[in-house]
Amino acid sequence: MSSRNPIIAVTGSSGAGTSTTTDAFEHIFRTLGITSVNVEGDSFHRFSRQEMDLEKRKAREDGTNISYFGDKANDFDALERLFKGYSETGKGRMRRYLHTFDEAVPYNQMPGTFTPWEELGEGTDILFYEGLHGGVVTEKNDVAQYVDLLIGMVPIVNLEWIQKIIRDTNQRGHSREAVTHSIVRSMDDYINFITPQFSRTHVNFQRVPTVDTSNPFSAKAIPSLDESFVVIRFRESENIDFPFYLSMIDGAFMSRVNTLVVPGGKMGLAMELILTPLIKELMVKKQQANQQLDWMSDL
Ligand SMILES: Nc1ncnc2c1ncn2[C@@H]1O[C@H](COP(=O)(O)OP(=O)(O)O)[C@@H](O)[C@H]1O
Ligand SMILES: O=C(COP(=O)(O)O)[C@H](O)[C@H](O)COP(=O)(O)O
Repeated sequence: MSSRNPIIAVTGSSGAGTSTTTDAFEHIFRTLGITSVNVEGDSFHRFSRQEMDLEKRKAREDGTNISYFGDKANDFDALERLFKGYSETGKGRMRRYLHTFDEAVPYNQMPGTFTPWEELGEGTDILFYEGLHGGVVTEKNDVAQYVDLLIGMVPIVNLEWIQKIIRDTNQRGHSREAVTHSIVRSMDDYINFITPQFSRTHVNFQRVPTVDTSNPFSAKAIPSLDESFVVIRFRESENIDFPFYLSMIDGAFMSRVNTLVVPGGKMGLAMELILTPLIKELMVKKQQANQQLDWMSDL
């Protein structure tokens, strides 16, 4: 963790809504006049889509498994190096994994490929990560240690699978069967790499539908915000102003001493009310750290 070069990470499974959440964070950054550098977790995949198809075929032949959720298909060393380097210097290297034609055409590349690595960070206030592994810890890596604010996007799994199936079929050109197989193939890595992160997060946002999602593999549409509630869990609740949130968010209630529940339609408001003061606090600490450094360099 670094006061001078803070890192915010939004972590969640594939289809959880981490990319969508970026809009909410960018709105807060604009409001606070913060310059962020945005890093997509998929850029730390080890393989292009074509190479990954080959790796999946090899895994099937030798009776093993590989998924986008685990360390076989993701370079956690590179991710930890980025977080460590940015926290120390405010600089690093990033690239993008291009999922769709819309994303790929501006780079004159095909979907499923990586853009070249590029330098990042010069003149930025915050590194903002969204992806699968913002809080990952393994025997070899500890990415979470460098994150100043770790947020979990964790819809209940039936809803998460519906969101992934609808998106991957409509926007990424995958068949419903291929996405379903991807979900099944990912289960071991989901348990070993993805879900442990949500016990480390400062805040989890868990969208829970109020409509039937019993068979996610037959769903034709994603339940809307108004067809859901959002369960918001705070890791440390001592300094959280719950009375303020309850007064500001119509329909909000407490389900536990550290858990606020809001109507799905109030998710955006709740995120802004909750995250803005946390991000402001990071910026105050950043300013204090830089003032202290300036003072010491004048000695
Ligand atoms: N709060 C939400 N309400 C409705 N749909 C959502 C919500 N969050 C995400 N989605 C939809 O779910 C799909 C996956 O979201 P996305 O942000 O791409 O997930 P991720 O980046 O975590 O894989 C997208 O089609 C997106 O529009
Ligand atoms: O599992 C994920 C994580 O990304 P996200 O969190 O955006 O779902 C994607 O499916 C892979 O990046 C491969 O992408 P593709 O299947 O398009 O090759």
